[in-house]
Amino acid sequence: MTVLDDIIEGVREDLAERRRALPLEKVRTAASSAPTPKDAFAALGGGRGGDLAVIAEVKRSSPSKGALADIADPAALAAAYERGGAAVISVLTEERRFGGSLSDLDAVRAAVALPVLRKDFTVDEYQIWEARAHGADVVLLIVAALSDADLTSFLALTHELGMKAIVETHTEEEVRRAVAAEASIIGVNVRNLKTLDIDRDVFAGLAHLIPAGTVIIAESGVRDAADVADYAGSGAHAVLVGEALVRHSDPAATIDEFRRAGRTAWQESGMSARS
Ligand SMILES: O=P(O)(O)OC[C@@H](O)[C@@H](O)c1c[nH]c2ccccc12
Repeated sequence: MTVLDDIIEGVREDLAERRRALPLEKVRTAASSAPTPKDAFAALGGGRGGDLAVIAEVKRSSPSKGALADIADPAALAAAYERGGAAVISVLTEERRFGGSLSDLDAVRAAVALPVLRKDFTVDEYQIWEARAHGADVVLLIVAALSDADLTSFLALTHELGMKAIVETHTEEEVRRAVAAEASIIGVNVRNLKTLDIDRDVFAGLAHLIPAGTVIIAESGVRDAADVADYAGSGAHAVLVGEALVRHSDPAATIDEFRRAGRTAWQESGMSARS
């Protein structure tokens, strides 16, 4: 059994409990009165390149590193991210391994005007309705956790609800599946969710397979501005950063620094810039 299988087992158990407490019908009603979704595709630059967007994550802990930060006030952290120039705020809602919750999502949603990503292991349509009911604008669809049929129908539901999906990949095969499903935002997670190993070179190895016009996100492993510059130089339109921001004493300044590093790298790689 891989780490991913193990996480998903817990996610399914927690989901069954929430569904018992609040049937889908009720969640759908809540979703219909949620504020209109904000366009995350546009916020991430629309796949045009030339600049770098930062997706800043509210992340309390992770299965690979344990506790990362004692985030007493997720709303204040998200507001700092917004001040620093983040394009999208990511909120982990998985509880067992990442210490997240839907209350974190609610708190962040109320605190910022930016698009908000509900970051979880989506394995059931219930979670997509739930994300919308809690005001999320984007959901995460991890290709490694989904059949092609689920990937396609989950993407369709996400779009029906006016949201966008970040379709997460880690291998060439997964990128091909994401492209075949017509994903408009594709993330390359350099962390293998089956083993939790990080390999930053995975990004450059896969980014060039993603068609122009798609928003390309480099996920995980950003330690500093040099890592951001590397990802941007290999074609990232956005970076998704958790640990480096939650551990920093000045997350807003760090985001600003990352954006500058990314912009410079894009300018320097002018030859290879996608249009
Ligand atoms: O803390 P990091 O290394 O900056 O990583 C952030 C983000 O990429 C990571 O949290 C992540 C990427 N894909 C995921 C899927 C589920 C849970 C978490 C993740």
